[in-house]
Amino acid sequence: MTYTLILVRHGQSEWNEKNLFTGWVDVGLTELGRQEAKRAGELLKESGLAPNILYTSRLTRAIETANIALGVSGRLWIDVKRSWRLNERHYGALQGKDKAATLAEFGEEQFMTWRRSFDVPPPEIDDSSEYSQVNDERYSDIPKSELPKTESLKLVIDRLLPYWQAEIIPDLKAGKTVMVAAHGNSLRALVKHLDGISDEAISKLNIPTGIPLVYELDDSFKPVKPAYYLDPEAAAAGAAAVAAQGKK
Ligand SMILES: O=C(O)[C@@H](CO)OP(=O)(O)O
Repeated sequence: MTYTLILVRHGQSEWNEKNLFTGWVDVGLTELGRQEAKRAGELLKESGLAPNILYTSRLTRAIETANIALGVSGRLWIDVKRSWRLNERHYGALQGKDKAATLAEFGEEQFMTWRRSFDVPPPEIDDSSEYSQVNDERYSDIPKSELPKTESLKLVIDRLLPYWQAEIIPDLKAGKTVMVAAHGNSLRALVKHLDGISDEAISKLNIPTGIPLVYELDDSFKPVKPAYYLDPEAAAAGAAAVAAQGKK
């Protein structure tokens, strides 16, 4: 018995386009982002993959991407579960900051440590920041002391894996084809776990926007073969563009 899991990073967001650190700030999709989501839906339809349940973060860009893609593939009706545990990595005090300006101010080593190191979180965001989520109603179920104010990839894994095990695996076990619409870094966290990628090697992995990544998993929920993008060429170009962010 194999289980099918489809991961999709949201299409280009308004802040991807502006080259700003985003994290938990709830920005919408650009027109290009909506087109990417539509293309994701077409790819799903062409592949014959038929998700039975959708998981999303609580961020609009992931929700909108999934809705567009499922609409195009004729499966907007499937059940949905949302969780903050699938949210983007909280980018702390960097949220709202320009990536190129941050690179220029702090230098390449610090910039890449904040973006891609495994366990070094950026400085915490202040509660008074306009980009803080401390008063955001959608997170009122998270105890105030546990609401992230910054996160490393390691901390994302710590909050995501319990959800993977308690919610997503049971749906896979029940034979459902699961689609997860989430974010660059929350998906890097899940891919690291699934593919057993080392803390060092994960720094080089980037997830492109809007291209479904398909896993076939065995009984221990590990891949039976390498995961594949439904459009591998576009995925390679998209991942390279993410890696180069801030440097243009
Ligand atoms: O800003 C962010 O939240 C993320 C994803 O867009 O950026 P990065 O790829 O730099 O981790």
